[in-house]
Formats: sequence, C-alpha cells, structure tokens
Amino acid sequence: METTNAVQSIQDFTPSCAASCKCKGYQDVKEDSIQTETKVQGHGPRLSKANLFTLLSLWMELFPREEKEDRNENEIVAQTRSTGLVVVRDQRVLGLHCSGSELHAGQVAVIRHGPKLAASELYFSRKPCATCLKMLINVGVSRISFWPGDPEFSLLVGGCNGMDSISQEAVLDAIASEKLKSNSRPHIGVAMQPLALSFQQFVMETSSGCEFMGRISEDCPDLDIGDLFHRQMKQNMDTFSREFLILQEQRHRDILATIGLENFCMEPYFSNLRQNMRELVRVLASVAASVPLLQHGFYRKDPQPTASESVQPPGVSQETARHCTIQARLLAYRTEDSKIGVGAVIWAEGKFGGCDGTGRLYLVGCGYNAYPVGSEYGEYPQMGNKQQDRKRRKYRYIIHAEQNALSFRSAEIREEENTMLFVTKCPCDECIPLIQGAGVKQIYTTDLDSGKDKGDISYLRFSGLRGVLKFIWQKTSLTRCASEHAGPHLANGCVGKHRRQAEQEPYCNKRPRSAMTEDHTPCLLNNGLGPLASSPVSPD
Ligand SMILES: O=c1ccn([C@H]2C[C@H](O)[C@@H](COP(=O)(O)OP(=O)(O)OP(=O)(O)O)O2)c(=O)[nH]1
Repeated sequence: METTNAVQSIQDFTPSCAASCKCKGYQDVKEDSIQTETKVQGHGPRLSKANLFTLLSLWMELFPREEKEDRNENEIVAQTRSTGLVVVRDQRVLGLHCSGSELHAGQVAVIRHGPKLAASELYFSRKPCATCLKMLINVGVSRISFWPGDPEFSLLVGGCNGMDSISQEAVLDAIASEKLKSNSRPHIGVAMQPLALSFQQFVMETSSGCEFMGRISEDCPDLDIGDLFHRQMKQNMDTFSREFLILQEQRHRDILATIGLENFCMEPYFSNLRQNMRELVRVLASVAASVPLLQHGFYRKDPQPTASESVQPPGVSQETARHCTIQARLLAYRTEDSKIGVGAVIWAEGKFGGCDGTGRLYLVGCGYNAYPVGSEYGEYPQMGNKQQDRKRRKYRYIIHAEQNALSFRSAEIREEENTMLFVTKCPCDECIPLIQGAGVKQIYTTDLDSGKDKGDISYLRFSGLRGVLKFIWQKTSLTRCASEHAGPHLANGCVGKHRRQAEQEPYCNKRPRSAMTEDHTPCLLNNGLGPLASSPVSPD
C-alpha cells in the first residue's frame, strides 16, 4: 500500500524538492523509499523510514527535561526553539537527540558522534540554524532533512525585547543557512512522505488496542477505553499542532519562502505539504495517546528486591519511561510481522553528560521485529500459532525487536552504567537470556503475555527473571497515592530529590483526569523548551 504512496510522494514532492532544496539527493530518496516499501509487500500499512525518522525527530523535541534549564529562558523563547534530531547511518539509528540548555541539537550530535557523523543522514524537527549547519556540513554528513515548520532560529516566536530585532536576526540566520546550503555537498531538504490512505486509521486502531491500553482496560473495566483514547488524542493534537504546525497559512508561506522552500508555496504543493504535515502530527498524537500516565505508570511488581537488585540505580521518571516507550511504539510501525508490531529502544545513563537535552541518557540501540536483513517478502513463513503445520509458522525466522536493538546497537553496554530496555511487549523466553547476558539493568514493558506458553513462542521466564529490575505498566494503587505525599518517587520506588516536585500533580490529585498528563505540556511547551519532567511516582 505504501509502495504506491511512496511513488505518489515522489510525484507530489518533485517540483518543490528539486527546485527549492537543490535536493541533489532527491533520486536517492526516491530509491530508498521505493526499495524500503516494496521489499515487504502484503501486510498492513507500514511507516516508511523517512517518516519514522521524521516522527522520531518531532517526538525527540518533546523529550522530558529532568532538570530545569539554567539559561536565561527569555533568550531561548525569543530566538531558538528546542529541536529534536535523529542521526542515521547505514539505515540504522545512531543517535536520538534534542537541544540542551546550552547546545543546539546539531551541536550535540557533533559532540556526541564526532567524525562518525560523516556520511550520516540527519532528521531535524526544525530547519537547523546556520551555527549548526556549518559544523554539520564541515563534518561531512550526507543528508540533512528537516520538518518544514518554524525553523530552529524562530521566525514565529516574538521576543520580549521587541519582535523586529529578533526577526531580523532570524532572517539573517535564514540567509546564512541558504548560502551554506547552496555551497555544500550534503543534500538539504524535506524528506517526509505522504502516508498511505489507511495508515492513520490503522495507527488509531492499533494504538487504542495496544497492550498499554489493554492493561488499563483490564484494570478499569468500567472505563470507556475508546473515549479515554480519543480524549488523549485530542489533547495531543492540540498541543502538537501548536508546536509543529503553523496554523495561519500566510505565515507558513512566508516562513517557507524565507527558509528556501519557496516552491512549496505554490499550489497544489502547499496544500499537499500542509496536509502531509497534519497527518504525520495526527499519527504522533495517536501513538502518544496509547500510553497515558493517568492512573497507570511503570512500577516494580516484586515488592522485595534481591540483594543485587537493591544496589541497582533508580529508574527514570515516569515521563521519561513513557517517552522512550512511545519511541518504541513508533518503531513498531516498521514491523514485518503482519499480526503484531513490536518496538524496542535501549538507553543508558552515562556518567557524564548534560550537553544533550536528554541529560545523561544516551541511545544504545533500537529495533523492531522483522525478518533477517536482506530477506525478500515471502521468503520465510509468516503464519502464527493457529497454523497446524508448524513448518509454516514464522517464529523460527523472525528477529525480535530486542534482538535487532542489541544486534545493531551503536554503543557498547557498559557494566558500570544503568542500561535500560523499553519494549512494547513482554520479552519472550528467547530474548530473556540475551537481555540478561547483554548487561541490561532495567526493563520497562507490559506483562500482558507474561506466563503464557503459545507453543512456538513462550513468555514463561519473565516473571522469574532476577538481577534485572522490571518496571511494569500497571495501575497506581491507593497506597502509592498516599505515599506520594512523602516526596517524589522514581520508578523503582526510591524517594528522590527533585527540583520540579512542586510543579507536578500527584496521580491521586483531584484535578479532572483528562487534564493530568498530556496537558502538563502546553504551558511548558510554550516556552520553547519542551515539557519538563518529574517523577511523581511511587513504589509498590
Ligand atoms: O520479546 C518479544 C516477543 C515477541 N516479539 C515479536 C516476535 C513476533 O513477531 C511476535 C510474536 O507475537 P505473539 O507472541 O503475540 O504471537 P502472535 O503471532 O501475535 O500470536 P498470538 O495471536 O498467539 O498472540 O512478536 C518480539 O519482537 N519480542
């Protein structure tokens, strides 16, 4: 389905992309997208890689900030907008970043990856500013793709010192960026593609029916889960539209013209572009709605940690756990399993850091369930457990999300660091020893399948897994609510100090539920920094 769509996208985007972006890599995008989408035909709609990386970059812009930024916030509001970035090399994700308090996302990538950025592809949630662009061109990246909204050096956000001076600076930055672009080797432009017709519907269905919502539905049988999902989605849509879309058409046209995308200003390209942007934002809103931190969160199930577990580092905040889980859920839309998409991301907490908006967290690897690299569609069996002939079942062939995340990781797993796996499905018996052997210290997941033996795949070992802390998506109990008043809690139940404590609402607060999770963000998002995180969770 998306094959046609990818081809369609090429027709839709050719004039503007070729003309306005000087997109010498246009042919490459075409080949990539066709190759990516035709390789596996026959199952449900699937995200193209370009769209997946675009969505991940938007989502990274909203990475929860653990610490309050020290920098003069007015300065940031006035000029620079928080930006998300995905670094891809050889079709693999090398890094997920966002702007920090001092550094822009592009600068963070240069610091984190250095010469490894050569020949990489970068997906930005905003057009990067000239300061970042010159370094990225210099280090030899092969392609820079950006979301065609307000650029990093904002043309939209007015400052407290008067709009004009700031706009002038932003315009100067846009001119410098264009000059850098026209003299550079990397292909710089817009790589997102229109979605398949049924894709949005597919994402809504699979998001509202995913295991995280399934757990909520089991725990709260009286709750109208469809209604909950739609409310969450609507809130997300409002927030994300303000963040990523430019509501006024003329404003959008002006910005596109200023950042060198004037060919997108013409019809039908302008309407197509806005439609594609809206659709992708809607996909993000659906996926983000599927893990609502209302009465549920990631908590330890086993009340008494073993001796080795009790010396483990604390878990990340609920907002960070949710954020990484949603990254994994986005990855799952690249699955090659027609029945279920599974996504996994591995993050580690380094000893140093702070330059990144992710704090000390850095990406180790990510993956989704798919057949071995290079296989053609139909080469392997695809049937599930209901197939009587076991030879026709998929399980002996498919590579699990965790296995791909470990196989193609971009960083080593270090014994002395806290390495965390976020996976959208309970790890199966085949993956448990791999996770343990690799040195993963914490798992964040659902356990709906835990204890099941499905024949060719079983989930019997997860509950007995020791030495790895398990944070399971489950309901916050009343006792948790009571203990929350004693102070903020990390996902392992440790009471930790947190600068943002006062700003957070505990789950048992009397505020209406619908206003308790996603809407932490709007007021904070407006400062251009993205949402701030805290850890209002408590132990079992
Ligand atoms: O830790 C895991 C476990 C499973 N999978 C993938 C492998 C396979 O692609 C799919 C199997 O899912 P499941 O166990 O739900 O089986 P099913 O084929 O969907 O059948 P059923 O209807 O019996 O659940 O999930 C992973 O990526 N990681």
